[in-house]
Amino acid sequence: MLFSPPRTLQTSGQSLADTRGSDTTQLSCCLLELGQQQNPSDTQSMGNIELRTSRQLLFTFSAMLYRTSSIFIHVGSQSCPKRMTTTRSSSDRMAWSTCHPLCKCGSMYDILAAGWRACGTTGMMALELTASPLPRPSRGAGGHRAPAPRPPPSPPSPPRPEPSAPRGRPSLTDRSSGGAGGNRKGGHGGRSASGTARGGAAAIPRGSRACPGLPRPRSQVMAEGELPAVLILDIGGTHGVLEDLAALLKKHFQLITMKEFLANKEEMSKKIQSVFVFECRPTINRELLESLPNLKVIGNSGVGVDHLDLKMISSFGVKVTNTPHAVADPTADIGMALMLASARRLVEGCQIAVSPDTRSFAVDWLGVEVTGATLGIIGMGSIGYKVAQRARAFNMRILYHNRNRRRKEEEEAVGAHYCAKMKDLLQQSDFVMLVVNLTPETHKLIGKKELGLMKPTATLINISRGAVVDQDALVEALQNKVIRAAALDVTYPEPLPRDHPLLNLNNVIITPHIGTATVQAICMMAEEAIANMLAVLNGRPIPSEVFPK
Ligand SMILES: O=CC(=O)O
Repeated sequence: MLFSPPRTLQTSGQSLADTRGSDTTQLSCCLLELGQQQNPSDTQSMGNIELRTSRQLLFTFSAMLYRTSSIFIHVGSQSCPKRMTTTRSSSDRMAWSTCHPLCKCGSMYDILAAGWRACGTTGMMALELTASPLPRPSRGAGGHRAPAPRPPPSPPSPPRPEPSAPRGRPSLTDRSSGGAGGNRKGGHGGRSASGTARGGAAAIPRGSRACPGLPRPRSQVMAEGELPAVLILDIGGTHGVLEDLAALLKKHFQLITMKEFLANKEEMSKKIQSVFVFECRPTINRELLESLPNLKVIGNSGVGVDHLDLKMISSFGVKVTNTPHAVADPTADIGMALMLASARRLVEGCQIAVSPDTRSFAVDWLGVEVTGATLGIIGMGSIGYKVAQRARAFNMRILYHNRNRRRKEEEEAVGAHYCAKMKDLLQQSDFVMLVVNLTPETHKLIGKKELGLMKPTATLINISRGAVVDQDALVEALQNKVIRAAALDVTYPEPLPRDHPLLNLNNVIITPHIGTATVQAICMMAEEAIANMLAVLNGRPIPSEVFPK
């Protein structure tokens, strides 16, 4: 049963590496469309995506889409490229998804790449994605539809903690490696920022929509053939959207900068249907919302939405989306980097090594070891979990505290032990890492009392939001050696006033909120935000919607 006409993504003469990003976006769009076509009124839906070369059929992707925004994908009988996700599926079928909670291996790119490699395909070949609906599904466990004849595993009913992650500070300096697309090796997937992969033929012709076959958002505010309008603060400059990202947005949207909007409010206000929030800008306030009568969606680049008043936005009938998938790996990486740097006093060590005053290296200048130590993770969402995966490779004993306990298999996969009481985690951990969202409940979660529970040899690492820690209490604890050290990617405010006491302590490392400040991450965040905004505008299932509490 094929769609008529089948959606085809054709990339001639490109290696897979050249098609990254475009494939990812297209694949997800195809899946979403299939979901809609197959089962428009239900919460779950599914479809097949075939990956072909001009010579052979490589893969069939079976996908189930859930309103929870999980996309579960089967890839024939291939195993997960990173062997990180085993699901409840039978042994000859592995499944993994692009997102929390089952996603342990990252992105669709991993899946495509795995398929590519598994078929022994190398070099330049034509690649084709064809979308078709699955055979009529039967009801799976829990009411989820399962594709016949062999259904993918039913999704668990997992806790869905959404950890916060630092805002990514964009830096697209490495243009030599493919500009915004960069060269992300393996892992989380290096999605090219644009469908026009550098040097290669575009998977999507310039100026056309990312998803062939996807209807454009229907709206009275758009003339025939017009792209939907998105408001951004600016392009370039100190706070504007990076130019590479703007180019990516332009493939799908007509960009309107704040300046253009203010200069021609009457016309622009009617056109704007979406706002792309990059680095917390533009500020979304009541005044702006009142002046945008056709606004449908605010696509936040990044996972943390504490800068958005969700209730107020929702009262205008506007949806908010975020980008949890793009941020998870780089943020977990920065958590590990801070833990290692603090334990081994890396920053101090560098200073000693390069100081003009250094004559010899002191033998009693010592750090502590991460390997074999106990790590307490507070907030075990997708970022926290990825920290645990990494910590496992350091032979760490892993404790975690979370609103909801993870499934047993998930705990076992990383060797994590649940602490129902945060107190127990604080008392036992050598390193305590904060990976929670900033909410009224987590505001100043770690204060004097909590710091007092920690070991005097322990280190606090914060990769969530500054306000999760009572900073005055932290200063006091560090000055009085209540704890050994702190490593902070986030503070309150950012940056700290230059005379802030935290800046003068030698047992603190502070980085400038760089959890997602990688070439790859900001592109992936933009891609994710675009997919979200298009989904809203097209009236399709939204991959990552954030709801007001
Ligand atoms: O801070 C980063 C994010 O919220 O993604």
